[in-house]
Amino acid sequence: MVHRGMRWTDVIRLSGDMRWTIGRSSSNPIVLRSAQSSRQHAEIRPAITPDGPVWAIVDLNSRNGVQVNSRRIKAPTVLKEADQLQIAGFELTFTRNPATLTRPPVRLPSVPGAASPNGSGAVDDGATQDNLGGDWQSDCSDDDGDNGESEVDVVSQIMSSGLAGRINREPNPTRVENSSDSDAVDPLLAMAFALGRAESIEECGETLMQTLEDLMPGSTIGLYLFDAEQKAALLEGAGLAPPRLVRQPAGTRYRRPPTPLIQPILQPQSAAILARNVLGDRRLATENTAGEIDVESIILAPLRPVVSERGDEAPAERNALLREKSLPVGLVHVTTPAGKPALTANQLRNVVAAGEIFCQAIRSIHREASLTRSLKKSEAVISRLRRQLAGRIQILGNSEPIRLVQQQIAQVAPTPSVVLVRGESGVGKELVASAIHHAGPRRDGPLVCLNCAALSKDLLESELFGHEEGAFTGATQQKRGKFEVASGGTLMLDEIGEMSLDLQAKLLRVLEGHPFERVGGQSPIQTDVRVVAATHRDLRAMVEQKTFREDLFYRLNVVEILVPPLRERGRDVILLANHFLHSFAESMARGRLKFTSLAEKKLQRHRWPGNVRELRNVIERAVVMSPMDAGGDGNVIELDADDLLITLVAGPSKGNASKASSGKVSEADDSDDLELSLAELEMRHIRRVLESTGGNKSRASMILGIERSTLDRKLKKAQKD
Ligand SMILES: Nc1ncnc2c1ncn2[C@@H]1O[C@H](COP(=O)(O)OP(=O)(O)OP(=O)(O)O)[C@@H](O)[C@H]1O
Repeated sequence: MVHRGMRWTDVIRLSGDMRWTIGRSSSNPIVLRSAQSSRQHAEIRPAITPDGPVWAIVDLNSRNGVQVNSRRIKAPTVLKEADQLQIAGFELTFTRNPATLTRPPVRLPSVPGAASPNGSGAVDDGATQDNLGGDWQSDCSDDDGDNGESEVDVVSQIMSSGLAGRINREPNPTRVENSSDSDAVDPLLAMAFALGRAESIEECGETLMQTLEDLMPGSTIGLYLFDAEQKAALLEGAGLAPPRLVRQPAGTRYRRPPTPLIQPILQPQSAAILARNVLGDRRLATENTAGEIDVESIILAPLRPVVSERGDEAPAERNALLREKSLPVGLVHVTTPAGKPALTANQLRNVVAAGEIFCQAIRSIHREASLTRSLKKSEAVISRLRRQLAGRIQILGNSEPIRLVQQQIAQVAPTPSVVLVRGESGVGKELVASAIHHAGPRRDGPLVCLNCAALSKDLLESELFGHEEGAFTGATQQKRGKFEVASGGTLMLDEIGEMSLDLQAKLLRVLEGHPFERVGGQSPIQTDVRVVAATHRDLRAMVEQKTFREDLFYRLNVVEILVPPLRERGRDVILLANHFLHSFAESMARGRLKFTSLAEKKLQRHRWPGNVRELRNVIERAVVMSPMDAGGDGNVIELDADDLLITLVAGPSKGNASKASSGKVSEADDSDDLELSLAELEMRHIRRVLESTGGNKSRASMILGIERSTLDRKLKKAQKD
């Protein structure tokens, strides 16, 4: 094996009585393209010793000498298994063992005082060489001479790593190549382009085979691709399954490589090999039906994707990468029949390069397939969640006014009309908009909500219509507006009554089907959006006061849905309260909870200025404060009126505006608590919190938001009183 650096190696099979001269001249069977090499530098020749036939190396009076295991030889020297030769800057290894052929070359550390490659300072103490003039030391007698094929095999091997990028840039140091090889880059380029377009592994395989045929006309070619099962079987010593694809020119028949050659090539980091002069060698080729080995040369190349490590992978990820790197995903096997020209080292490099390009292509296809699979899974999950969501988005309630809302939703949802949803704060206007979206034909498109009250005029304009980069200070990049984002779906404009008159004009144009421009932009953008607007304001009154555009009002008010306040929904309060109770109890794992009749009475009597939002908060707080172990024994825990902390009313509402503005506690209606002083009410709450923490005062003081010392003080005071 002739190594050049760690990259690739040419190994030449020695056989017969021939003398294998090594040198710069291309008339040598082993050519070393180096100025350090003499024209005829050295010779490997067969010899007979008392222990049997051997191979020996002779320095042919070269200028720079020959070293065996880093010692310069002065006489013919018998070669032993794994001897390392240094000739003219090249490293050569002598081996009889085909299993070593696929291993990367191992460099010997240089021996102090050994000759340098250019021969200067050559030293030979003559102590370690077996040489033909001295006693025979037949170190090679234990080698595989049992089948009578003890000649050294000469094979080329290439480390398959990133070679594609360097293809045809490295000169071939050991052989004068066939001139037709110089065109090889064209089939490789053509293959790279074709693989870029390929959509299946089969297509990639056919492309690779076509390229290999072009690169090595007249050869038989087998392509093997291993799935996980085949890989495992192979590593356990099973034979090769039939090749995935085969090319056999007329008059030839493809035969699988022999098992001894397969095992080493399946090992981690194995290199591709080229064996020439194979005729009659059962270790390198499989016999034909007549029992003969009629093969001139072979190439066996593992297919292994080049995995570039980023260096920042987690250890597990790195190990997976290394495993992936070490196991071949397949094999390319090429043979030339006896009597035909042998395969060349350049062809070997081209096979390896083609294999690498092929591996990258199939990896992309695998990745794409796995991405498509996970995309499909995600889409299925999304549509399941959408269906679940649509099922959950139900406007709960059996009261007359809410039934009317449900009916209106069912009527408008399938249409493209603009809808105006009106109602007090927290009645469920956004829920209504969401129900319209999910019950309509746009349900698979986006639902985008924008609160017009939350933003300044300029920001709202840019949120609605987007902006171009540099449109204003801070517009560091282009941004799509909600009208673009919601395309194909629904845009809910909450608190539309708070929009400035300028923007109202711009909005009207879009609602009338005109295109719009992003802020600072010129290009018109057309969008396909259904608009649902919502407000707690009386837009009609605003129109009269000239604070809302009349034309926009009529454009928005195509269909109006008025969501009633909770206080007008009768028993719906209890229905909703129970709905929230069960869903919070479930999400907080609080077991089975129910309201006492007193609690229900309290819920029903309250005016609910904050509407459903307020009700939801009251129930959520009651569930949070309910005992942690509720339901552990399967018993139903009852929530009493005391557990429902209905607190300060913030903001006016029609029904209880007077109470709200006077800042009174909203449960002023709740006669149960009317007799209690604030101190008593506080102590009741403290006791309940303490109960819920199992008497843990530190946790109770945290929940209550007071210092532990304050809690102690209050408890002491209560005891005294
Ligand atoms: N009928 C209902 N069934 C179930 N939940 C409801 C119902 N109505 C309202 N809710 C709940 O009440 C809360 C407030 O609802 P939503 O945000 O839709 O009200 P809104 O009228 O849009 O409020 P705002 O005026 O503040 O925008 C939400 O948590 C919503 O899920």
